[in-house]
Amino acid sequence: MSASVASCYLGFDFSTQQLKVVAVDELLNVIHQNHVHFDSELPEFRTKDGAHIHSDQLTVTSPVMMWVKALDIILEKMKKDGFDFSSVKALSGCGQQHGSVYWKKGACQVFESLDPGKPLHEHLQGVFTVPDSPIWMDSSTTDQCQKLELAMGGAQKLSDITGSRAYERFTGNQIAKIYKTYPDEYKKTERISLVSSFAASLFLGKYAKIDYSDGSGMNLMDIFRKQWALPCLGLTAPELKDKLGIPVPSAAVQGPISPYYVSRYGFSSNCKVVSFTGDNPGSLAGMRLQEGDIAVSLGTSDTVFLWIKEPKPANEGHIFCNPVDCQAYMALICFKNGSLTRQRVRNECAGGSWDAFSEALCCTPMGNNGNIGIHFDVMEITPSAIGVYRFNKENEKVNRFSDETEIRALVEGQFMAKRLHAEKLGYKIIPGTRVLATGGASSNNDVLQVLSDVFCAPVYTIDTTNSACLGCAFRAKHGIVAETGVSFAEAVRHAQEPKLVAIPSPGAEKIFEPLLKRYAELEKKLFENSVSERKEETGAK
Ligand SMILES: Nc1ncnc2c1ncn2[C@@H]1O[C@H](COP(=O)(O)OP(=O)(O)O)[C@@H](O)[C@H]1O
Ligand SMILES: O=C(CO)[C@@H](O)[C@H](O)COP(=O)(O)O
Repeated sequence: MSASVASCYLGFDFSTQQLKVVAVDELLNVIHQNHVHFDSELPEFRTKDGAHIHSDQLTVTSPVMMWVKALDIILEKMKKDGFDFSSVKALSGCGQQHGSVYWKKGACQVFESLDPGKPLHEHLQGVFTVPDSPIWMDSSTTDQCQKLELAMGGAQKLSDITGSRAYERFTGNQIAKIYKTYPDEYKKTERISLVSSFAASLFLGKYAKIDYSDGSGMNLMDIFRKQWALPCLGLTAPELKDKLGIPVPSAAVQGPISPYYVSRYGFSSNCKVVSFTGDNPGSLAGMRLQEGDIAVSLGTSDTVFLWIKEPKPANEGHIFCNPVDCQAYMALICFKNGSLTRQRVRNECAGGSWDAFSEALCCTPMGNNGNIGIHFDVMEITPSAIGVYRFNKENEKVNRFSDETEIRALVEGQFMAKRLHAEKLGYKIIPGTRVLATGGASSNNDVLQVLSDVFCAPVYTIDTTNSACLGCAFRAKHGIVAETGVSFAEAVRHAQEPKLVAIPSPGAEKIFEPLLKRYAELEKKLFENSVSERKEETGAK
């Protein structure tokens, strides 16, 4: 239920497994939360964890109508809970990054005649040229990536402009594949949105513009000039500039809410829609990340991100425009084998119970007696390798561990990878370092204790695991004053400070220093083997 307030702000998150919403009052206290879980509440779309994995095991999509229907459902749930839509001054939101939505020519006109008596999904049948949107879990565009890097003069050259070398899930490479596979549908497309700008469009009743921060995850934008990199557009697909629209600041007000929501739900016609952004940029805002902090998000994907002032794009990781400060940037590393791998091991080794999973972490020693696990159930992003590998303290490969050892090996391995790759990006853990944890698995304090031990640093969380939603509610509040020069930090100064939840156990540093070195060597070998196996498969030299 929600308390009645004079004014409030909404933040939505169209993430991989669910749609979530948070409302905050003027003092940034959370007054309402809700969610729609795709697999269980929209079973007609037959998704598993919010997505469809295709038979090639590389193509991964989500039905775009599932997201539209989820919006109908969440707003109905809020109405049922007595949420007062008339008090919403502004709303914003975010979406899983990199996913793309393809609108048919004329789709925009449908928005002009929405009947408030009908749910949105009834109006939007048939307005998408590609009903199954490629999402971030897709890794089927290696060809497109290789072509883009080659034509741009190499991976580093592409990274110097767009902030990242070519990545399979990045939207430009996905668009290039859509153009090649479905040329007719591409031709019939008048607008291509990211999941974030698609969601904003639903509220605006017109095409929303892509914001700088989420636009950085496309391999198409010059992150320094904050405009499309025309050579990249040209190499991707024809007439792309028109289909993408102009990118805008993440704090920009994109317009008032569509009259449809005013009539159907009682929103004020003055309610502003602030640019939607990516879910990781949304989390950066929600945790009010400061320079020197490191954020670890444990959602469907695991990500690590940092606030940076002087970006140095490299061959690993990504540089995105910062969502709350146009002068700054954020660095991000993404790991595909996050919560879904933890869930798989929980089901196999802990009878499907998080409590039993936690129990295993508590009854095994830090450092796991030298046993190390590397769990890449699906082709990992960082590094690009696949398979499950177990090593004893002599670095010998073993086939299996006991259930408890397996659980600790998984969690320690995942966190050692995060520390290792963050340090490769130049991050240093120094006295005063705060690790800010968020995402579904950050509700598990035993998991966070391992995080603290591996990083040898204190771990903090905020009250909600939905930092992306919260951050977007904060961004909504900031958005309406941003043009007058008010900084994000100033606009959210009343927000609660993160709370300390774990400190490193005595002796953690001594145990993890040598283990981290071993993990780095083992992972490097796996990566090298994976590269040579792929070369053999493709017959490349
Ligand atoms: N107690 C727990 N311990 C560990 N992981 C958990 C726990 N509760 C939920 N999770 C994980 O959280 C994940 C969902 O996280 P969330 O951040 O909501 O994902 P997304 O935003 O990508 O949809 C689930 O897949 C689940 O594995
Ligand atoms: O690909 C990335 C970031 O580059 C992912 O982090 C997606 O943005 C999905 O986010 P979650 O649903 O796992 O939060």
